[in-house]
Amino acid sequence: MTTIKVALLGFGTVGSSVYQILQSQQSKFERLIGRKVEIVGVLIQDETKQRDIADGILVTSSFEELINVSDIDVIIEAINGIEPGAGYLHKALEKGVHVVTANKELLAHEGKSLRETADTGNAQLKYEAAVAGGVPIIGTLQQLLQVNYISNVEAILNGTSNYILTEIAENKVSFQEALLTAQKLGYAEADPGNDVDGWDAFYKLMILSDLLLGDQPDWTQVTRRGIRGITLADIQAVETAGWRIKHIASLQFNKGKAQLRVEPRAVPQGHSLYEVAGVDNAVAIEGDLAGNLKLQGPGAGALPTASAILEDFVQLYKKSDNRKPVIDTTFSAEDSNRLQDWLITAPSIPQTAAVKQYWSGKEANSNTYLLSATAEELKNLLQAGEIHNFFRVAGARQEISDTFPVPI
Ligand SMILES: NC(=O)C1=CN([C@@H]2O[C@H](COP(=O)(O)OP(=O)(O)OC[C@H]3O[C@@H](n4cnc5c(N)ncnc54)[C@H](OP(=O)(O)O)[C@@H]3O)[C@@H](O)[C@H]2O)C=CC1
Ligand SMILES: N[C@@H](CC=O)C(=O)O
Repeated sequence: MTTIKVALLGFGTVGSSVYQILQSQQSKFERLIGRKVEIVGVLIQDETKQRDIADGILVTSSFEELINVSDIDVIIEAINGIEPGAGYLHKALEKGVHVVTANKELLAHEGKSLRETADTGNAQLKYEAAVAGGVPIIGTLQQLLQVNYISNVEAILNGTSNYILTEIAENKVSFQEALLTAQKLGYAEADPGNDVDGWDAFYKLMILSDLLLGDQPDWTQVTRRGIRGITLADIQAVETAGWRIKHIASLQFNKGKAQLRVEPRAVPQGHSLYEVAGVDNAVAIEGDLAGNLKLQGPGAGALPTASAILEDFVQLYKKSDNRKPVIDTTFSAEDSNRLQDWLITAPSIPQTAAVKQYWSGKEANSNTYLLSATAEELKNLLQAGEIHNFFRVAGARQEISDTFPVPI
């Protein structure tokens, strides 16, 4: 069995997370790909920094040294800015080395020419992590929505901005404080001006434009506003009127022409982006056949970004369309004697149940109770006519934590 040799460009928030997952879950990748995966080298800038990298892996600040180290099959790129990354990726693709990148600034500027180099070198260029972090929007558009004509995209594409707006609104922290926390959490760009001035969302929108329209508009014709200058007073005033401020990137058609914008917008209650909070990103798309779809999830941070990168990596070597399980699972039957949380509707408090909360109903006969009980007890109460109905409370994750399987 031949080994897939991987080189990492960058060992910061994203690169180090990819490294840790690849190193610690080797059997998972072997199972998915059918081949061993080995990290052979890591490119960094500052050779004096202490890093937790295994002996035997080349750590260098010289790309030439890295690319000549051995027959590298894949480069995973997670460094900042356009250069020197663009030059490195062209060289790799020319040599037939596949590239997985998270670098949206580089892709927005160089995506077209990198794709051409990839074609020449018969290599693949993948970039799921470059748009919306852990949200698989690129793969969805490339693979699952080809027949649909996508006429509208409205999206929250910068996790840092959404996090800052949420923190100001919910916890009344200052803009600077919220930005500092976003930086500590690994959400922000090396230059956070890219986040708060709208550039990061702009680059991501240009990548989507390339993908959906095969081209980008003249950048000077695209409205770009960031969130800098938005105050708690602004947010509260808008919320009092029943709206929220969200930083939105959009691609919409107006009289047959595509119009792209990146700006803070007032979003009404009920809008698909109204509830998107914290570091989450969301992409709402309108397909002529599928209708309105929305993908939402963490848009920045080490693990979600590494997730997108590694899903791309596995796609490079996917042999079949069958999803292979990455965990050994056993199935359990319903335990009807286990205490769980339920919402019940009933005329009065059932004698046997421990009630946690109560809402009086509009009809005298129908109150709602949140209680802890077993499924068996509730079935008996229903049969005895003491309650109208019962509903397990959704999303109680702790119910499965004790049996949650560990990855193989
Ligand atoms: N953080 C996130 O949530 C996400 C980030 N991204 C993108 O991923 C990329 C990396 O982000 P992140 O990990 O947060 O950034 P960090 O600043 O944490 O890490 C950057 C890494 O790149 C290395 N590096 C920078 N410049 C060079 C250079 N000229 N030559 C060699 N190595 C270099 C740095 O080296 P050294 O360690 O020596 O300083 C560092 O290891 C960026 O393009 C970013 O936009 C994409 C999605 C999400
Ligand atoms: N700085 C970016 C990181 C992910 O792309 C963001 O906050 O969204």
